[in-house]
Amino acid sequence: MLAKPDYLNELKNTGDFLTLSRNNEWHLEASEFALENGTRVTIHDTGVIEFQPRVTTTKDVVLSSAVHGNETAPIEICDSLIKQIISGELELAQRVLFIYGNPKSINIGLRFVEENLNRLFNGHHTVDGTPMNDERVRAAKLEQYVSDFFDRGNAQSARFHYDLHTAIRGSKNEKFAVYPFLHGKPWKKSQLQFLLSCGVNTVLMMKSPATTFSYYSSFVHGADSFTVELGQVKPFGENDMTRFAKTKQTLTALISQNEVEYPQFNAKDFELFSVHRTINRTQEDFSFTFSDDAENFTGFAKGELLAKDGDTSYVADVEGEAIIFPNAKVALGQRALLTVVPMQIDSNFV
Ligand SMILES: O=C(O)CCC(=O)N[C@@H](CCC(=O)O)C(=O)O
Ligand SMILES: [Zn+2]
Repeated sequence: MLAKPDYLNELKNTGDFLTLSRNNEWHLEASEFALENGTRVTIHDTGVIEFQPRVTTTKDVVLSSAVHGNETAPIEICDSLIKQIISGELELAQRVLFIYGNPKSINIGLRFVEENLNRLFNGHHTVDGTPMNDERVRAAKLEQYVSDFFDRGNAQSARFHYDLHTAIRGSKNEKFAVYPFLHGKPWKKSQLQFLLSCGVNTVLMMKSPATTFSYYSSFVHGADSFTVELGQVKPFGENDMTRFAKTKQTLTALISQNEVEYPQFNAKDFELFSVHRTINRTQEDFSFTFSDDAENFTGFAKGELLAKDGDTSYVADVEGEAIIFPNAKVALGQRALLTVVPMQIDSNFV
């Protein structure tokens, strides 16, 4: 039996788990209670809240936001869903774990505090000879919460994790998802249909393991898992929430219905890209040739210079090689740029 901490009455009345998490940046006493409709609510920690409906469920769904604290639109979507669930307005049919990844970084309005949380998953939080910090400790705990959540689900339940982000730059394709490397397993058309229903018609297929939250859930727990980029970073209050309506509706249907029907798959509805290469920053002297407002998915002609890393020049080596997530200010050793090339649906999709 968990303790009944002081915050519980207010949480039951307001449903405001976001403010509670922001007021307790790195730790919150665990607790639990039941809603009138029988759903069990478990607060595991700051930013980590689980809902278990009374009915038999078939899906275990993790919805994370604020892995980067300044990416506010996904936080607003999750805040609204959590409030609707706690008030009883939205009745769940599936188990859901909501995660605000880095509450302190929300408060300071920055991507991270000391270190990019989304480079610390899949065990990278704990490395011999590297001192722990708050983000490393948080990454280790988040992995454990996700593990425990999936472990406690029905053995037959399908597992999902949508890690919701917004991108630093504008994007030619406003919404897009990163499909983590599946180690040869096929990509799922049903997941593309889910993403399309969210308003996401563009998907990037990764070709190697990563240290991201979505790769962790995919690789370790076999979840259908994605990093989903829903637009461009904006401060709280500046998001046009109408641009996220389809995403919110689709997530609502996912967690409140037994089965969701999506339209029939049609390859023409999608723009798919395969990751061509990852360029890491290894030198202090690192720069791009394109401007700070060049958008994601901008393509370059074969032979054009893309970036300089000390004495190394990176030149587009295929026609139309397009840039994703360029960031010249990342820590040394980290990804400064992904490049992608278009791909077609092939036999590796089921
Ligand atoms: O716009 C940017 O430069 C970064 C947006 C962002 O946070 N993207 C994620 C992608 C994670 C993945 O590759 O699955 C990140 O960089 O962590
Ligand atoms: Zn992000």
